[in-house]
Amino acid sequence: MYREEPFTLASGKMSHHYFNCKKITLHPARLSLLAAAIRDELLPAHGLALPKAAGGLTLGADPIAYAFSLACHEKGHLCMPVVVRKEAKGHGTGRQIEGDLTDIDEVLVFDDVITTAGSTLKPVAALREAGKQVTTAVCIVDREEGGREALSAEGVQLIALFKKSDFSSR
Ligand SMILES: O=P(O)(O)OC[C@H]1O[C@H](OP(=O)(O)OP(=O)(O)O)[C@H](O)[C@@H]1O
Ligand SMILES: O=C(O)c1cc(=O)[nH]c(=O)[nH]1
Repeated sequence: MYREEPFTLASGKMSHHYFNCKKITLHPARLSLLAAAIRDELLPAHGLALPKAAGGLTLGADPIAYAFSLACHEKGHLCMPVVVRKEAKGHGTGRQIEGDLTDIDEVLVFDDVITTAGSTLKPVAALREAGKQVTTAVCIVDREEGGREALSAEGVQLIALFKKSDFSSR
């Protein structure tokens, strides 16, 4: 989406372009196709096996994690969905990470869009703090604004379905 009046992004950056991936992740047919593409094409193309757990920062990653978990279930593979809250709950369990990660060493991290990767690095840090390995992040759109490099600096490879330059040279 292009707008003359710039959008304010999660990082505080301003941009005339905005990729609203909720149009994919909050639409059943599109979300289902996305999950199958990650399962059948994206991960195999990078030599990656189906993970035992996958998810990321709420809200962007949540529908992807649920749909991917169900897509794995269809193939008889157990992949636990993981939700990482922006902050730990201030009541109840006080948890920041939701999902049963018993006996799971590694978590695949999702995001819908990556700009600076500041949002993606939050669940990476929380999961590592909880003793889990994170080596790979998968997103729908990489805006090519430093996110890949920021993740790489933390030892996380980024696999993107699309790049901003696939759509526009501006
Ligand atoms: O790479 P970054 O610079 O961190 O920007 C990308 C993040 O921005 C959006 O999240 P937003 O904070 O708008 O939240 P939402 O997904 O919960 O709506 C998007 O879902 C990514 O998580
Ligand atoms: O950086 C962001 O906040 C951002 C950019 C974008 O194109 N789409 C989005 O949902 N968030």
